Amino acid sequence: MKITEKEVLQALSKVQDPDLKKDLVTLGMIENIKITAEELSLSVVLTTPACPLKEVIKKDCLAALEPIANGLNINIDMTSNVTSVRSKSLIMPNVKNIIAVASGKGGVGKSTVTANLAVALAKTGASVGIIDADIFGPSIPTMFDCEHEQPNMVEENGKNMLIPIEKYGVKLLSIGFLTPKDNAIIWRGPMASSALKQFISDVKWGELDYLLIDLPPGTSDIHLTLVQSVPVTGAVIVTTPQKVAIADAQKGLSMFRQPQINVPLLGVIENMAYFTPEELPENKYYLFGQDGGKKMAEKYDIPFLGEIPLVQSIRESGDSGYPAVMKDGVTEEAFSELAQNVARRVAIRNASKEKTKIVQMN
Ligand SMILES: Nc1ncnc2c1ncn2[C@@H]1O[C@H](COP(=O)(O)OP(=O)(O)OP(=O)(O)O)[C@@H](O)[C@H]1O
Repeated sequence: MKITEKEVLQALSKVQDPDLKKDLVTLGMIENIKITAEELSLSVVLTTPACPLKEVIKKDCLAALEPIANGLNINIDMTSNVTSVRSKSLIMPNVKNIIAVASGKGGVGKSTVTANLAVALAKTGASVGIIDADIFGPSIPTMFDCEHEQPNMVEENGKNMLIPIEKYGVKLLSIGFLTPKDNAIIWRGPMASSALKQFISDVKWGELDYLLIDLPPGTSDIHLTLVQSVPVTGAVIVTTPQKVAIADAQKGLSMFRQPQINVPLLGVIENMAYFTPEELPENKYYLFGQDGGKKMAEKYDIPFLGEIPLVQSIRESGDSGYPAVMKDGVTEEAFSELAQNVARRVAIRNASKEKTKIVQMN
């Protein structure tokens, strides 16, 4: 006897998304059910193309459908539609998730992590952008080998709009594009804040699943401008395991937790977790101490998103403008896993359905 769509949905209502802890039917993840004489086909729409549980969910669906399929071929198409809980807004209306990348101390590798995380997410098929708001050292143009480029402008509804530079599948705007090369500008708070506001409101970002904001180290006006200008989906904190870096990272973390700011913390990333020579990846040397970031995440009860080793080629790739994640090897694996964890945390955060908010300050 031919099976019905209702029976298919009934069977799939027993399959849970392990992260979101609800069944796929309740989550609205099942689409395009087609039943022919030979085949049962359907799509599972995941919350991110970077979903680390893709294979597990597919296997669970097959196991649930096989007993009712009456020998039909089962064809499951795993697709994705990145979730968002932004309210409809005139500011960056098609940007689904805004992720602040912050650190306490300078030089811990926040920009390196931002660049590689963005490329890793783009490699999964997500649409990704970066705003480099690090006024003290805007290094994104160097890391993407576009120091000499200038964003174009178009007029739209009588307003000049910037077009981001696109490199390695990532849309970019940097405060570095606004400063004359080899000519240091001392950014004053209000100047930097107004540049960031321009990047938020006067740019044709188009559709983006994830927009990463590379913030200056520490806490500053820029952080306040960001949370007051756009609803931030969540923040990630980059730190090295070293005691002094952790102490500063905790201050950064506390800022996002302040009741009047209240930006959800997606998690902690431990960069330079250990040194490893690329030819001997099993040798690990804990130059800056061990597990500092992991312990901090435990202490503050926030997710630990992953550790990135200190590898010579990460530094070289940053300097040559070709992010390390684009080459196979230990660093590619580490950054890809990190991207999956960040995307997963965004999906879990969005499933809580609490809307992102612009922060109002008195
Ligand atoms: N995992 C790593 N392995 C090797 N080198 C790294 C790693 N992470 C960062 N670096 C190098 O460390 C230096 C500082 O990194 P980066 O500029 O990303 O830090 P930052 O925290 O963004 O600094 P800033 O304080 O200027 O914002 C760079 O030369 C970079 O190439």
